[in-house]
Amino acid sequence: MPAPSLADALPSPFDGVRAHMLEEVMMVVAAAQQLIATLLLPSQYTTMPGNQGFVNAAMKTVMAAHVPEILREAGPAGLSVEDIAAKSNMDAGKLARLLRMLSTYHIFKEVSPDIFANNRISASLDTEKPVSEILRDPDNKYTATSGAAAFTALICDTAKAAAYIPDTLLDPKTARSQELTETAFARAWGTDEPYFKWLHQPDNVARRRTFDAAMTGLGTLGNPKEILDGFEWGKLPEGSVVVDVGGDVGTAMQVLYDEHKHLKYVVQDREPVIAGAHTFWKTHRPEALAFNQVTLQAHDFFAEQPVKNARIFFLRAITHNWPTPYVLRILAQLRSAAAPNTQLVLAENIASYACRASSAANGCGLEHGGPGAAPHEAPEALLPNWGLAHDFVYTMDIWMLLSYNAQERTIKSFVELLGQAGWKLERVHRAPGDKFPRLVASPA
Ligand SMILES: C[S@@+](CC[C@H](N)C(=O)[O-])C[C@H]1O[C@@H](n2cnc3c(N)ncnc32)[C@H](O)[C@@H]1O
Repeated sequence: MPAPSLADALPSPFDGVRAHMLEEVMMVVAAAQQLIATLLLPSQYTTMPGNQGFVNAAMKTVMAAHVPEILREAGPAGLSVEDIAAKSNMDAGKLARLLRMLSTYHIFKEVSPDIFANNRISASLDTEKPVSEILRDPDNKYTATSGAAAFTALICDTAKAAAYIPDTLLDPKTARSQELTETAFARAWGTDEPYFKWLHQPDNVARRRTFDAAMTGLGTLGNPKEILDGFEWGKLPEGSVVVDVGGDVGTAMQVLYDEHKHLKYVVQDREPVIAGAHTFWKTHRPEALAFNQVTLQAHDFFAEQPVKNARIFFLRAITHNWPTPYVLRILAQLRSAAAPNTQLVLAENIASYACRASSAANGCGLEHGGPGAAPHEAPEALLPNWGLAHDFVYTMDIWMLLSYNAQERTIKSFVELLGQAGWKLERVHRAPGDKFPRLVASPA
């Protein structure tokens, strides 16, 4: 197979097989980053995180100016920066500098002086919609797309709040806060509302729709079927009830439903989300609602849990959205509603330490989580947590911090958290490349 090219805007055949050689890819990426850190002057290397702020700002600007879409319509020969700037109402000289810096980071390609084209990476920022359609309805630019570009747009937007992390963490008034309103995000935008309330303000319509599309994009980054592994769903008795708490429209339950028809499913979320869930199931699996195999239920997970006969409470990407005192309230409601045989399955990112698991001093021991708790480490000489090849969990962690005072957790903090809410962690399942490893707990 030819090596994937950074010059073409077309997908590479490599994209199709990449998932089957994930470990080799991760090894090369981690090693490449380690070589950069080794070979640059330390003082050069430390300027790189600062530079990434500039890259981020450039990317946000060109995406807001629809440059990836303009360049798709221009084709592989590219377009002069004057023509791109005319279409996006920008200064050509300034736009050229943004595009040249991004091309230096392999995002876009300068085909000849001041002529730019998409490459494989900038093409991933493309919504694939006609520019005319985007200009007609800019609030819905990312609606009904794969969500991949929306996810990057959301990250770029979030970077503004990231700039306020030092002010927030060094101010004694907010340094130790576990409140949803005392965050870098609130400081950046001058709001005293929690993130999601702010997001639903009328002047944030475009941002909210980008967020919704980005969540779809997030789902496509990993393997949505990974939840089938790590728990023996097939061995649960006929008619066992699985409750997806904060399940959004129920995409996780759809995967389980397709595979395990002997179970009954309840998808719970906030009222407006459940309204959308009805449309989702009626469109994709109408028979599931008709035969009462799937129930959709508006429920606030801070209130008393109405399902008292659950065999499984399933939560995916929920605990990472909330500061610890709030997560304890959610888990305690589930514990109060649990029967002796109820199990809790959390599908969450797990933050590995940046040291070897054998280093007891860093608390990375099997004793904290049982089988599966040990992370799949990179071989010696590389950082055990795979460095840049696995930075997603750490960048998400800081994202959760700045938006909600929330966090991604280590196994050790999951054990403590679950213990405080009356649950005992029994086992952990994480396979290489898993997006949301599964943690299985029982009433303590
Ligand atoms: C990150 S999403 C995860 C969605 C889903 N579990 C998944 O993995 O696709 C968080 C979900 O929590 C829901 N949520 C937020 N606050 C809630 C509350 N108080 N009660 C119930 N659900 C809530 C949101 O509506 C959203 O669907």
